[in-house]
Amino acid sequence: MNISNITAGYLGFSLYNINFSIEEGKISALLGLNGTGKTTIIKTISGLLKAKEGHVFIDGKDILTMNEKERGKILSYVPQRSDIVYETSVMDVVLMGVTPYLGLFQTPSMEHKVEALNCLEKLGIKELSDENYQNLSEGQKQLVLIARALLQDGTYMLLDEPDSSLDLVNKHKLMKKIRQIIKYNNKSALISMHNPEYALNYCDKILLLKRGEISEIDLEVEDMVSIEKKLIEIYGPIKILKYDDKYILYYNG
Ligand SMILES: Nc1ncnc2c1ncn2[C@@H]1O[C@H](COP(=O)(O)OP(=O)(O)OP(=O)(O)O)[C@@H](O)[C@H]1O
Repeated sequence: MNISNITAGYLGFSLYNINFSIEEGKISALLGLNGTGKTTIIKTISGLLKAKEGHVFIDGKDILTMNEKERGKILSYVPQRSDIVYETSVMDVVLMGVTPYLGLFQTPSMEHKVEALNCLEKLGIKELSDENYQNLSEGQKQLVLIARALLQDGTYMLLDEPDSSLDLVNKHKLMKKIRQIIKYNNKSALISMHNPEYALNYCDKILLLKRGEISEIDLEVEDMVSIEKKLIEIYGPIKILKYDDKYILYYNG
């Protein structure tokens, strides 16, 4: 996926000429301080926020010109916060994931329901399937929205801080699961997040957003000195260590 010269934003906030690519089979983390525009970028790529200029190309096709259903088969978007405000079951929320594949007046099949249960099981919340979605905790809601995205099965997963309400164990489980799914199915992901440690340990590439510009860290190629130097430009005095093949990052201010 090539994001080409995107200008996006709102009255009072704009990002200009954003360019980057998300490679097949790779997980890219989008990092940046509060208010720098991570959500703006993800919403624009997903088509939820109309780009003021620019294109998002996949195999030469501009996905911003596609209708919602076409785009839904390619992109699975997980919002930062749940936008569902009415009473509905967890199962029905997950089944929204098949909407791009249904014809007019067609409803989800038994097969879809079995697949929806599988997605809930992958995230360890199968037992919640009959619960009222509104009665769940924020972290549980977040996992349900991720299950919906898994069922939607887009080639590209766009996740906006998917771990923000999760406990420590679920944060790691989720990142591990996303990595497994992306690698096993040769999909791609763009995940905005705040903790660079998760980006270092679970992603292939980091996109750093600062003052409207994106710079990249290729985690498969760059050494720790180079990675640390680039992260310091965003976060200030941080230190990265490696222990047991895992990155550990601490703030040294
Ligand atoms: N609906 C909106 N209308 C107008 N301005 C908005 C709207 N949503 C966000 N903004 C502004 O756009 C800028 C970027 O916001 P955005 O949510 O993209 O940042 P972010 O990097 O995702 O932040 P955070 O890490 O805090 O979630 C902010 O200055 C914000 O005030």
